[in-house]
Amino acid sequence: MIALWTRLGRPFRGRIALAFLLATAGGAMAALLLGVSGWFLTASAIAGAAGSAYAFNHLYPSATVRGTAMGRILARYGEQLVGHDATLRLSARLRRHLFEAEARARAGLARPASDSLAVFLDDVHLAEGALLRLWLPAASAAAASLIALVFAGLAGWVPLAVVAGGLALALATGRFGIAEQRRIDARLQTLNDRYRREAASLVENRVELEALGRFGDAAAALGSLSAETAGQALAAGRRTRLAGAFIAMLGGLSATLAVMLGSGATVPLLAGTALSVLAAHQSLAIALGALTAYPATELALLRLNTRIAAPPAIAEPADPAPAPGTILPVRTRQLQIGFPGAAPLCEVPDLDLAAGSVTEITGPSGCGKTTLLETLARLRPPPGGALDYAGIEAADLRAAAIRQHTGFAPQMPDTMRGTLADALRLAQPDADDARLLEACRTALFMPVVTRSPEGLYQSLEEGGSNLSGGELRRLAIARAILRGPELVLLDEPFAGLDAPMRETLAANLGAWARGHAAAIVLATHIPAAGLWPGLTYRQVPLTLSSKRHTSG
Ligand SMILES: Nc1ncnc2c1ncn2[C@@H]1O[C@H](COP(=O)(O)OP(=O)(O)OP(=O)(O)O)[C@@H](O)[C@H]1O
Repeated sequence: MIALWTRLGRPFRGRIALAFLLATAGGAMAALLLGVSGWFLTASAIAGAAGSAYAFNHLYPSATVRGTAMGRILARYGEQLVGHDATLRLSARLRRHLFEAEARARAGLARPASDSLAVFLDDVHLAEGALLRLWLPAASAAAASLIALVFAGLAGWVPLAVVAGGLALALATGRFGIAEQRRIDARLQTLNDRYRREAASLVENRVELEALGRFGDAAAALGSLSAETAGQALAAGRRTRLAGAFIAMLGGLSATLAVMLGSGATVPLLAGTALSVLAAHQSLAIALGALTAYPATELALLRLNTRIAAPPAIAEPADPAPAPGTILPVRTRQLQIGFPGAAPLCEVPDLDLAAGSVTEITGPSGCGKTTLLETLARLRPPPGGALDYAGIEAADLRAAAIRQHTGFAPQMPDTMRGTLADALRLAQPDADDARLLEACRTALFMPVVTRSPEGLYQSLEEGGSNLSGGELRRLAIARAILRGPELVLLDEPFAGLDAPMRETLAANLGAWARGHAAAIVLATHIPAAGLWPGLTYRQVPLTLSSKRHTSG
C-alpha cells in the first residue's frame, strides 16, 4: 500500500493522517466509554448500596461518559467522512495513473484479453477499499486495545498480564487467520482465475458458440464452476466467522479472569477493565474479519504496483527534440520489425515516404504488414535499424508528437459505444458536422450515414457491432483522415470490397492525399498500381524471415 501510495506521489497526506487519527480516536473512545461506564455504574451502585449516594460525586464521571459517547460518534462519523473522501480522491488518482501506465506500456493496437481486464478491475476494487476496509479498522482496534491495557494496568500487574495475554492470543489468531486465508486464497484463486477466463471467453465468443450450438453447454459448465467457486468462498467465510467468535470469546474469558485475579484493585476499576477488554476484543474481531481480505489485497497491490512501474512500450527521450511542424519524409534504413523477446519478423526494404506518395506493403499472411504499420505509427519500437521523421531520429521525438501527424485505420477497428459522430470526433474533437461528412464521403461511409434519419447521430454499439466489418473499416478510414494527417496508415482498406468500390475508394483517397500533401501507406493483399494516378507509387513486398523459426 505504502509503495503504491509513494508511486502516486504520496497524495492527500493530510486527509489520510486525519482519517487514521479519527479511526484511532473512535476505537479509543469506544473502549473508554465502556470502561468508564463500567467503573461509574459499579461505583454508583456500591455507593448507593452503602447509603452514601449523596456523598458520591457523579458529575465528573457522568460528564466523561457523555463526552466519550459523543466523541465516539463524532470520531466514527468523521472517520467515515474523511476516509471515504480520501479513498475517492486516491481512487481518482490511482485510476488515472494506471490507465496512463497501461496505455504507455501497451505496444500496437491489439486488444487486451478480457480476462486480464477482469483481473485488473478486481485489483483496482481491492486496492481502493484497502484504507477503509483494512487499515482504519486495524488502527481503531489498536487504539481500543491500548485503552483496555491502560485500565488493566491501573487494576494491577495481574489483570494487566491477563489482558495482555488475551490480546496477544487474539492477535496470534489474527495472524493465523491471515496465513490460513493465504492458503485458501491460493486454492480459490486458481478457481477464480478459471472462472474469470471462462466467463470472459463465453461473453467474447457468444456469437460463435451460438452459431455452433454450443452456447448452452458452455453456459451450464460455467454455472457449475461458479457454484464451486462460491462454495469455496462460503467455506472460507465460515472460518473467518469462527475466528471472530473465538476472539470475542477470548475477550469474555480474559475479562472474567482479570476480575477474578485482580484482588488488589477496586471493584469499579475491575468492572471498567472488564468492559474495556470486551470492547477491545470486539474491535479486534471486526478488524480480523476485514484483515482476511489482506492476502488478496496484498496481491492486488503488488500487481497494480507492477503495472504502474511497467516500462513504456516506446521509451520517451529524456531530452526530446521540439515537436516538428511536419513529419514527412519518413525514412527507414535497414529497419527491423518485431516483438519484444522474439527474433525480428523481417527486415523491411528501405522506405522514403514523401508527401503525395502511396506505398503498398504486400506479402504473405503473417509476414509483418500490420507490425510495420504499427512501427511507423510509433506504436511499437523497432528491434533494429533506423527510422526518422523529417530528418529527426524517431528516438529523439515524443511518440505523441509523431502520432499527432498520423492517421491509422486498423484491420480490425474498435469503437466505443456512442454515435457515429462521437466515434469520428475522437480523432478531432472540434470538427464540425460538415468536416465529418467530408471525411465520410472520402471513405465511402455515406451510405451508412444516410440510411438513418439521425445521420451522424445514429447510435453505434460497443466495438461497432451494429456495423458490418467493411462498414467499420470505412468508418475507421474516415476517422484516420479526419484531422488531415500527413501520414495515413491503412491496414487492408480494400478487404471485402468489390472492384468498382475499391477503385472509387482509391480514387477518393488519392485525391485526398494530393490535396493534403499526405503520404499513404497501406497493407494489402491486392496491390493495384493503376489505382493511384497523380501519386508517387511504390510497392514494397515483405518476406517471411527464415530466422523467425530458428531463433528467439
Ligand atoms: N503480440 C505478438 N507477439 C508475438 N507475435 C505476434 C504478436 N502479434 C502478432 N504476432 C505474430 O507476428 C506475425 C506478423 O503479424 P502481422 O499481423 O504483422 O502480419 P500481417 O502480415 O499483417 O498478417 P495478415 O496479412 O494475416 O494480416 C504473425 O506471425 C503473428 O502471429
